Amino acid sequence: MILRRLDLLHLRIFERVRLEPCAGLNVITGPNASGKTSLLEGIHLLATGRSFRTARIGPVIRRGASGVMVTGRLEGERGELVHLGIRKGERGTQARVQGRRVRAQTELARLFPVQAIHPDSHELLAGPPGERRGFLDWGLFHSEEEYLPVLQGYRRALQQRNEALRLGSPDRALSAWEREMDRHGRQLDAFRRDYLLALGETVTDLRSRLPVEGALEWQYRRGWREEESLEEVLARGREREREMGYTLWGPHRAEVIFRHEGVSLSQEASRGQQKTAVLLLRLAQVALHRRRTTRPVVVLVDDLASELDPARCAGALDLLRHLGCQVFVTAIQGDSLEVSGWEEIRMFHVEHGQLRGA
Ligand SMILES: Nc1ncnc2c1ncn2[C@@H]1O[C@H](COP(=O)(O)OP(=O)(O)OP(=O)(O)O)[C@@H](O)[C@H]1O
Repeated sequence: MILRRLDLLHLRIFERVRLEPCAGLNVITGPNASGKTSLLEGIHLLATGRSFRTARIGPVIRRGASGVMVTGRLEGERGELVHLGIRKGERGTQARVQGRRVRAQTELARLFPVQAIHPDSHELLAGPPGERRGFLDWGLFHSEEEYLPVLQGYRRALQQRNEALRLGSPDRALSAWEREMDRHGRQLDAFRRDYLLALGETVTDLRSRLPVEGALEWQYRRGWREEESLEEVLARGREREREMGYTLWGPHRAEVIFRHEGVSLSQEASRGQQKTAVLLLRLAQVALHRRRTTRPVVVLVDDLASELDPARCAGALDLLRHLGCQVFVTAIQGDSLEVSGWEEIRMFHVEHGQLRGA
């Protein structure tokens, strides 16, 4: 799907703004604090129901307004148009596709796969393990129909077991949930292993296009001991977990340890090394998504030139062009970007929350 029109209402500095992007490269320029990132934030909100800058919606809502609204028009491969929208405010979230109420985080996201690369992207490596699980979830949610129901089934059983632990329920009450967790947990583990294997091959392919030196490796930990079934681990842990009131082992505790040239990327690497590795991983996800589904991803890159040196910037844009992505990049000045080769380019300039085609 290509984003053909975006309308923002009461989003940060913007009172009301309309963007009509092209299917190729869209460059958003403007001085500091003019609203460039906020435009990307609007696209992300429409695609995922969330901002990539903050977990709370409060700061995203324009001061003095009671809510933020983003609507968009997507165009599919055969020219079909899909209207979608999201409103978030004091009365919660309402999302719509073709006028019908939907669940924002699943149905909007399913239609509109978006990847964002921004100044906090290094959190994928430096942040808590949930960031890495979210990374796997993104790739699997968008490429495997069966992944979400399995993940939801696992989460439901985990929640029920945690509740039973807190209530001090007897073994027989716990064991029913443990069997469920084991069944879904094995499937999640298999999906994640398979995804990481495919991602590894994609990273290898991309290295010829992106100038990234040194080997990027990772080690996957599934969240419970390799040599035991989850059911066994859970049964053995009951006594201790009743005291703690929650479940200590399972795929909700999975972790991926990334290393560059043997150096831990979460603990020892420089910010620059982290950013380069994240770029490679995110672009590999986009390329793998393209390979698995043949559908392109919309890619948002905030402040590309400050994230990367010119050779990597050019390599990243070239790769995105090659993958057929619709791309939105922000920059203080457009001439800092190497944009040759794109069939379609549209420039926008934003100043004090006012947008114009440049
Ligand atoms: N809730 C809000 N209500 C009104 N204005 C807001 C709100 N939140 C942020 N702003 C304003 O929006 C602007 C932030 O814009 P944004 O971060 O999108 O700028 P930018 O062009 O990406 O800047 P930079 O180049 O410095 O990263 C700032 O002027 C800020 O004061």
